[in-house]
Amino acid sequence: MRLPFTKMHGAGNDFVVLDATRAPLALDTAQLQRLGDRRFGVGADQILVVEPAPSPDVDFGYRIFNGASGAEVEHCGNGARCFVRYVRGHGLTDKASVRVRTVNRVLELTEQADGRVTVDMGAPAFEPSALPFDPAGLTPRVENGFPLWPLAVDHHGVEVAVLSMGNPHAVLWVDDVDTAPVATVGPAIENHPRFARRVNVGFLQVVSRQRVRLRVHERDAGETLACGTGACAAVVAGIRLGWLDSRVDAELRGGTLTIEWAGGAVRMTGPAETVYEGEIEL
Ligand SMILES: N[C@H](CCC[C@H](N)C(=O)O)C(=O)O
Repeated sequence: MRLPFTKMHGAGNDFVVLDATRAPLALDTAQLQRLGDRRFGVGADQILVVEPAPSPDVDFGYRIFNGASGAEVEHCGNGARCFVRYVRGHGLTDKASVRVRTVNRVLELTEQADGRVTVDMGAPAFEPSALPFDPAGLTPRVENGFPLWPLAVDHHGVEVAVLSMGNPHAVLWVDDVDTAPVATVGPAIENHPRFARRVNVGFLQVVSRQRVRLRVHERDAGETLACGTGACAAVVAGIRLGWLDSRVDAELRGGTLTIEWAGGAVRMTGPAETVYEGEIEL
């Protein structure tokens, strides 16, 4: 099958975007992995699928698959910004603001006059069962009323905040992201048995109350140049701990995202770029 696609990125987190609004796309895991493969296919951290509205309260369905595994996941923040750029650029809507339904939440995506995109990412969930995370037998250290959980990782202990943005996140703090053990501690926490559906792992450096630096080892993808839900999770954790104000610029390797949270839904603003249009024989 010849499959048209659009290659896009949000702050260096890259995507293959597919249009399933005119005809359903039934791609199997091997085909999704081929799209994600950087040598045998197109190459992307995630595959994003634009679907017709599954309910009258939204404009589109939004499905996300990790490129390496082909596994469907619950949310992709950088992808959401590219989603609205895609549907407006491909004539699927003329709205500047669209509502989309993922497997477990509704998002609102708004293209700003300066070309950046703001996403209402929905509210974070803090109960361990939302990830899921198994805290059995652990005693958290509570800071500012927010639990930090001790985990044994590679023969040393780390403390993580855990929260869901629809997808699961663990956040730990480092003095300098450039020297953070992302390549070793990242996979160790991603695959820790207390996370039954594994987890995305954020390494957060607090620069000031309005600025952080962040690296993310993503579930199923390894370290990406940016992670939108990871930036939201890390900033929300920092705000809950009393270390950050309600509007924070998060500097990731591929670009900067602005995260706002005062309780309720998280708002994320950042770039969305189209790289090229293509076709692949699957
Ligand atoms: N790897 C993530 C999905 C992509 C999230 C990230 N690319 C974003 O921008 O939020 C997971 O398995 O939950």
